[in-house]
Amino acid sequence: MADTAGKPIDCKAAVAWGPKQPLEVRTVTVAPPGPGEVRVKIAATALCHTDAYTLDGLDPEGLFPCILGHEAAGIVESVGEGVTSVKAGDHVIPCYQAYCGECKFCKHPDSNLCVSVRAFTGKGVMKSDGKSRFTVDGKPVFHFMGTSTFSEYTVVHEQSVAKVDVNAPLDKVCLLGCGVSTGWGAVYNTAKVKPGSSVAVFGLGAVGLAVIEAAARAGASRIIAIDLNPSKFAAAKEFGATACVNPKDHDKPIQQVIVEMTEWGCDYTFECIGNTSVMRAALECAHRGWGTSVVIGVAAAGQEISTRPFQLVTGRKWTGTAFGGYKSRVQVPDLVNDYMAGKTMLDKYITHNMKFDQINEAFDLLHKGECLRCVLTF
Ligand SMILES: NC(=O)C1=CN([C@@H]2O[C@H](COP(=O)(O)OP(=O)(O)OC[C@H]3O[C@@H](n4cnc5c(N)ncnc54)[C@H](O)[C@@H]3O)[C@@H](O)[C@H]2O)C=CC1
Ligand SMILES: N[C@@H](CCC(=O)N[C@@H](CSC=O)C(=O)NCC(=O)O)C(=O)O
Repeated sequence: MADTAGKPIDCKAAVAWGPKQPLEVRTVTVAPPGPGEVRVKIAATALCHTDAYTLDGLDPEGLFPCILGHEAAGIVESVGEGVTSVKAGDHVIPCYQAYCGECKFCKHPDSNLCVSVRAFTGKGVMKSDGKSRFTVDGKPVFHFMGTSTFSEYTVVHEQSVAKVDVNAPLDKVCLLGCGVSTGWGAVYNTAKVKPGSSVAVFGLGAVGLAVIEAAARAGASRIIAIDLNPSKFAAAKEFGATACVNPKDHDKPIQQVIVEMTEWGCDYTFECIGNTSVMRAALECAHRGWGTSVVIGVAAAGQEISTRPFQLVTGRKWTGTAFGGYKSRVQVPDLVNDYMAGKTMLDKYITHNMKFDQINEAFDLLHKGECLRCVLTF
């Protein structure tokens, strides 16, 4: 039992005071975990585009002031009343996609959309009392996605924390909390890519590259990587792309380019950007008759997708994925074990390692497109 158990902890955190404002690294007070909650000492946290999207004020659930961050790994400092699945000292990955094992969605074999705490994580508070565990100068600061990993300590629901191998390097497996897992799961769980099939991947950030890695591992015979930034193509080929296309090099819609390259389109297409026009393009270059298009990208609040109904009438399927369809607390440990067994390329997604105090510089790198994943340590 940590000697801090049951007591508030003053620690370093990056506070998002408002949309488009730089994060302020400062002292935050983290209250002890309540019933059904776990306080985690964060060892490493990475930045995902979704953090940037929320900081830009594009997330309808983005509440300020808050502590962002949802891709991390750490060690349990203490647990609240009734917690049985983890204990102090356990190595864990916070999971923004919770898993209770009891709700209708957890019990359904084809869904990971647990609802046990979702109504509360969307409001930046904890389920047991509807309050935040973070305060700055006595004033509450909202949680984010039920994880808030841009802090030396955070408090999460028990449903939102996966226990992982104590020997796993936390500054590497932190990536499994979001983007890379999502790309892999979109291929394996959502699309169920078959050997010999054709795939198109729009957007070559960490998520898109993870789709490519998984599609190659699933035996896809053609993997077309699409991005506006040609500097992304070398990595795409390293991860398994068989062709790279820059829409800027063509004077026709990108979906027409892909259909002409593949005769009728690709068996599977993936949008890994968050751009509703690209989502349409990805659907419309899915193969006539049977193509499946998977939306992974997160679009800004209020944005909608559209296409001609004829695209669906002629057999294309349009779907999406949250966290790659992984049932988090059950399957994240397996992803860690796969990494430990050398089965995945996780290290290659880490392009920068920086100190936590450099978090605003890390966001600049993400915005410049010079970074796949930047891992921050304290
Ligand atoms: N559904 C889910 O569970 C998850 C969704 N996401 C979302 O996935 C998306 C990708 O995340 P990251 O890889 O971290 O983003 P990123 O910003 O690192 O990568 C996006 C890539 O798309 C490219 N791009 C931008 N506009 C384009 C266009 N019009 N055509 C072609 N390429 C274009 C950029 O050059 C960049 O390489 C984001 O929207 C993020 O919020 C991320 C994690 C989980
Ligand atoms: N709060 C946003 C939701 C944006 C979104 O789609 N989030 C993804 C994860 S993105 C991680 O980097 C997701 O899995 N959503 C499922 C969920 O339950 O939020 C909005 O309201 O649009």
